[in-house]
Amino acid sequence: MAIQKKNAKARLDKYYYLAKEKGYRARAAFKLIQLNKKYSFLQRSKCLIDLCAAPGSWLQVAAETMPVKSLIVGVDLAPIKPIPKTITFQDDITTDRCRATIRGHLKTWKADCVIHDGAPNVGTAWVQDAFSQNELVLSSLKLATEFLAPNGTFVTKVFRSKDSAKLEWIFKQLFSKVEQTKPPSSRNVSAETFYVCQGFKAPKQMDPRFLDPRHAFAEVEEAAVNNEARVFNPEKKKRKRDGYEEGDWTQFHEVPASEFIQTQDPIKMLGSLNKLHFRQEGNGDIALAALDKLPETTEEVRICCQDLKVLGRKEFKLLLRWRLKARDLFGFRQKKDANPTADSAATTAAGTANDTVAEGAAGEEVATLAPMDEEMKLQEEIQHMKDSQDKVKRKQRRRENELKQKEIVRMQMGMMVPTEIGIEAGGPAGDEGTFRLRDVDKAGIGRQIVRGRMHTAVEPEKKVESEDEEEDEVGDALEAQLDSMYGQYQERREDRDAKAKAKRARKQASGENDEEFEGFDGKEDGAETDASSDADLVEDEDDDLATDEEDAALLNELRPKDQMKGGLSGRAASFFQQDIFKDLGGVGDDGEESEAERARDSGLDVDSPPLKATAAAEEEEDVEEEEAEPMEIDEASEVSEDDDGIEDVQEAEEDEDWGSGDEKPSTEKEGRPNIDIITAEAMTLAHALATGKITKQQLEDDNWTKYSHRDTDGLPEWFLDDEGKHSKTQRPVSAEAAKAIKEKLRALNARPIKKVREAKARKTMRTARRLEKLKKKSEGLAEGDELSEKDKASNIAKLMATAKKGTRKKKPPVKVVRAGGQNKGAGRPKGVKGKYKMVDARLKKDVRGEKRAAKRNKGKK
Ligand SMILES: C[S@@+](CC[C@H](N)C(=O)[O-])C[C@H]1O[C@@H](n2cnc3c(N)ncnc32)[C@H](O)[C@@H]1O
Repeated sequence: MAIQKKNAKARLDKYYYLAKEKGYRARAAFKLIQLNKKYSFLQRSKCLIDLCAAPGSWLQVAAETMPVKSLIVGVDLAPIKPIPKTITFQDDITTDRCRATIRGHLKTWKADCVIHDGAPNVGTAWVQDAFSQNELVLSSLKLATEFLAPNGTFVTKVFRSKDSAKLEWIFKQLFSKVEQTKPPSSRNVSAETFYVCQGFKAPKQMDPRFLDPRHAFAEVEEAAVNNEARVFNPEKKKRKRDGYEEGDWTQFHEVPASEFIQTQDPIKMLGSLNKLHFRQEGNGDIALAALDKLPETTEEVRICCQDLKVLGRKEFKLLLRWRLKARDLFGFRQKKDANPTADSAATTAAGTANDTVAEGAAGEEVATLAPMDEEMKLQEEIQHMKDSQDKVKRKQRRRENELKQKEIVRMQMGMMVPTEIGIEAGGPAGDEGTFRLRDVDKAGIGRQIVRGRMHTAVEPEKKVESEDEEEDEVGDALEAQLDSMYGQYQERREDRDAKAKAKRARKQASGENDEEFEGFDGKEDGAETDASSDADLVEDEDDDLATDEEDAALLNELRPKDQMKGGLSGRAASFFQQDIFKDLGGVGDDGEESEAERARDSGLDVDSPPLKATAAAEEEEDVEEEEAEPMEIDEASEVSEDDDGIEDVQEAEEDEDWGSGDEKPSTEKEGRPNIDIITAEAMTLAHALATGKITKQQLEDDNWTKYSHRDTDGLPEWFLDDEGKHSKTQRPVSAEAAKAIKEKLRALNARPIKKVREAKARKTMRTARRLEKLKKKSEGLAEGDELSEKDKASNIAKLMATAKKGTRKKKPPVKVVRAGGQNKGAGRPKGVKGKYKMVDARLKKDVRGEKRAAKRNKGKK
C-alpha cells in the first residue's frame, strides 16, 4: 500500500513503535488484536482465511491466538514472507483462480473465520478508491459465503461512504449479528471502519445479483422533493443526511424577485430557493425595477425575501399574497371561478389554512378564501378576548408601577411620612396586601408587635380523627428517622471535616444563647452576650466554654486584671494589635472612648475566650492527650482545680505538650489569648467599626434584614442547615481584610502538624538514648586499665563519630531481575541474594532506555 511521503512521519504513532517492538509486520496487527479482544472470534476458530494479508501482521496475530494445529490461509496481490503455522500464496482475490487455490488448501474443511483487510492502492480519486474498496469487500464476502461454515464469522474493513449502508444491509441478510466498530488503533483521520458479522446463515441458494457490485451499489431513484410540505409546513424540518444532490454542488440559491412573480410554480420556488433578490444585473430587468418600486413591496416583504429558509407559514403566505397582487398590477389574467377540483397541490398542502393560493387548471391562478368554520371563529374570538384582557392588565400594572415610582420620589423628597408606606404594601390601593394593618389591629396583636414580642398563633386544640392521627404518627416516625439519619450524616461529616466540627461546636455554644426574640430592652449586657456568640469569630473550644452570663461573670473575675487594658478585654486588646489597625491612633488609650471600645460595644466578638474549662471537658482533653502521647503525660500542663469544680488551665498548655515554648504565638506570650477572626467578612466589619466607618447603631440596623428572624419552628434540622448556607446577607469584603486573613491562615498552615512534631519528638528521644549508651560505654572505657590513655581517647572519639553518623544501616539495593528464560518459574531466581524485583523484558528495556537517555542529556548539558 502506498503511503504518502509527506505524511509518513505523522503516521509513526505508538502502534507503529509497538508493532516494531513486538515484531509484527504492520501496525494493522493491533486492529485485529483489538477486534478480537472485543468479539473473541480467533480463539474459537480452527480454520481461518485472511484475504489481502500482506505483509502478514494479521496472519501473525491469528497464528499466535488461534488454537495449535489450526489451518490458516493467507492471500494477497503482494508476496508474503513465510510465517510459521500459516499457508500463504499470491493472487488477486477477485479471481476464480484464487478461489480454486483456497479450495485446494482447505480441501474438505470449512472456515470458521474469514478476515479481510483489503485496500486498493489509495492516493488517486477518493470516490474511485472507496468504490473499489467496496467492490473488494463484496469479492471477499463472495469468498466468505463459499468457504464459511454455518455460524462462522466474517470480519471486514469498509471505507465509510454512501455505499457502506448498502453493504451493511447485505451483511445483515447473510449474518445473524452484524456490528460496526472502529478499534482504537485505527486512525481517527481514516475513513475505515470494521464490520464484524457473526453467525453466518449459510443460505443454500443465493441470487448472484446479491454480490454483484453493479446491482448491490445501484442507485435507487430519490423520491421527488416535496416543496409544498416545505412551504406549508416549514416547522417540520427534515434532516438532509444524503449530502449534495447530484450536480448541485452549491447550497445557496437565489433568483430575482421578478421571476417569482412570473413563475407558474411559486411553491416550488419558495421551497427550493434561499433568497429572492431585487438586485439589477447585466442589462437591467424592467420587471424587477417596477416590482422594486411597487408600494406593495413593503419592507416586510423585502425582509422575507432575504432568507426564505427561515420563513414560517405566515411569511410564506404573505409572499404568495404579494405575488398575486403584483401579478394583478402587472396585468396577468385572473380567473375568479377556478375549478375547485383542479386546485393545485398548494391547496391540499395548506390543509387547514383559511386562505390559500391555488392555481387554475389552465395555469392561471386565483386566491381562494375558504369560509371560516364555526369552531375556528369561536377560537379566534376567544383569543381576541384574551388579548384585550391581557392588554388591560398590562396597562393597569404599568399605572401601578408609575404610582409606586412617584411615591418613592415623594418619599425621597420628604413629602411623605414613613407611616404612609404601609399602604403601599398591598399595591397603591392597599387592599391586596398579605399583611394588612387593619387585620392586625382587629386581631389585637398590634401592640405586641410594637413591643417587639412576636406573636405566635396558638390554635385551640382540635379534635382530630383517628385516621389523621395515624397518618401523623407515621409522618412523625418518618420525620424522626430522617432527623436521626441526618444527625448521623452530620457526625460522619464532622469526623472527616474539622471545619464542620468547629461549626457544630459553635452552633452548640450559641444554641444556648438562642432565645426567642423579645424586642429591644435596652440592656447593654444583652448586646454583649449576643456579641460573644457571634458565630464566625470564635473557635470551637472557646465557644464550648462561654455560655451564660453567670459563667461569663465568673470567668471575668478569674481573668488576670492586666488583660483588661484601657478598658478593653484582653482579647480585644490583642485583636487591635493586628497590622490592619496599626495606623490608627488612640486604640486602647486610657481615658478616652477609643475606636476599639466602640468595636467592643458594637457586638463584634472581640471578647477573650474564657480560660476555663469544665472539669469534664478538661478530662476529655486529657484522655485524648494520653492516647496520642503516652510518654508526655508528665509534661502536660498544670491544671488547678477550684472548689467549685472549675479548672484554671494554664495558658500555653497545648504548646508545652510539644516541648518547646519558643513557638508560642506572640499574643500568648504576653498573656493574651488569640483573636479568632477567621473570615474576611468579620475582619472588614471589625475594621469598619474600629475606624468609625460604621457605628454600632448602624450595624444593628443593617442586621435587620429579611433573614434576621425567620420562623423556624418545626422545621427539620437538615432543612435549616441547608437554608442557613444561603439565607444570609452578603457583606462586602475589603481587600485589606482579605489580605490580613490570608496572611493569618498562611501562618496557621506554616505551623508543623501533629505528626511532624511527633516524629521530631521520636527523633529527639532516639538521640537521647544513643547519647546515654555512648555515655555508658565511654565511662566503661575510661575506667578500664587495659588501654593507654591515648587509646582510650581515640576509642571514645571513634564512638562519638559513629554516634554522630547515626546507627541506621544503609538498605541494600533491590536487584532487578528479568522475568523469562532461566527465571521463568516461581521462587527466587538463581544466584540472587537479598531483595529482588521481577520485571518483564519490556520494563527492563524501558528502564535501561531511560537511563541511557538521562545520561545522554547529562552529557549534553
Ligand atoms: C492494509 S493491507 C493489509 C494488511 C494486512 N491485513 C496485515 O495485517 O498485514 C491491504 C492489502 O490489500 C491488498 N490488496 C488490495 N487489492 C487486492 C486484491 N484484489 N487481491 C488481493 N490483495 C489485494 C494489498 O496488496 C495490500 O497488501
